[in-house]
Amino acid sequence: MRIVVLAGGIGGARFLRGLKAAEPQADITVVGNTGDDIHLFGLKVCPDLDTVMYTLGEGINEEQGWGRRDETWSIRAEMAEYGVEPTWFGLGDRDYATHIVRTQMMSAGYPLSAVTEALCARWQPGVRLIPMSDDRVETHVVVDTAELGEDAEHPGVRRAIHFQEYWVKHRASVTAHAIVPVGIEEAKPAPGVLAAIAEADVILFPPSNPVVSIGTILGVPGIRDALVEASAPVVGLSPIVGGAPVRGMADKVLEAVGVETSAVAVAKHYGPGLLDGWLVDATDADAVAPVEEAGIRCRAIPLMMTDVEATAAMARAALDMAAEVRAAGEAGA
Ligand SMILES: C[C@H](OP(=O)(O)O)C(=O)O
Repeated sequence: MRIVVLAGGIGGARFLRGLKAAEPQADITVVGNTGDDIHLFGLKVCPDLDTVMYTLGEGINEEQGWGRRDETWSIRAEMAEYGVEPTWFGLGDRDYATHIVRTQMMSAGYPLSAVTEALCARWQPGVRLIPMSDDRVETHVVVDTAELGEDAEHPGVRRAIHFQEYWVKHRASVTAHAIVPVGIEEAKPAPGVLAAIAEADVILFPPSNPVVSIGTILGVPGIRDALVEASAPVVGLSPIVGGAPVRGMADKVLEAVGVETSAVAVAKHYGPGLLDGWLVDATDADAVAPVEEAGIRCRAIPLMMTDVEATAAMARAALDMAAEVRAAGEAGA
């Protein structure tokens, strides 16, 4: 079975671990979000690609969900001694090696997709991990400068800050007025992305951030159309449970794009043109009827990724729903 998964960081990576446990023989292609990428100290950092790679390659810091296990922080301490900014983004020594190798290869002319493949040769994630695009896309967030503590005498002045500054430095505590994936209009899908979508048997949206992870991937010209045209069913799992994100602060960026923080609203945001099926948490059973009324097959099951077995059960439910969609399509054809 050929499965394509659109993934952000922690939620996507943990879901993939369950999917691999549920379908060990499957041929899985992961289209990774690169809108969270940031250039720091001259290095290109790809947080979501690395979280998928480290998680599936058994190198992740399990407690944090990001970064390397058994990490040390000598470089960060030395940089602080020099007074070098920014200090709010945590890069450990082991993690630095990944960014140095990536940056060195990119400086030598290799595209990000080739570099990612080379990094994965070490980590053996057991999936084909492709960035959504080889072109540089970096998500920015429009905020009020007064809320940043700048320019207090000029209320109403806004500027765009990098997504990581908004998310990691400010913990999404300043109002996001708009989410702007800079560079996306000119970005092309990375080699292999459109073919994987066209040839897939099943396409899954894990419980990743619908705005800044999956939403950014969908914004790369050509990817959304390929998904709509794909013969494979598209099934998603809600990242919102009981009106709140399972983890993180996705509610803040949903608000910025005018979408309510609910399993129903996120399903409608993706829409029936894109989604064939949607899984909501058992506590959101009352979401099933409105999602189905919107034209998307829906079921309520436990959606907490507490361990690999619970996550594998979610993956199996998504694959079962995809099979139902396919059977219904064949019966109707
Ligand atoms: C930004 C992040 O997205 P994810 O990596 O979970 O898709 C989150 O919502 O915590």
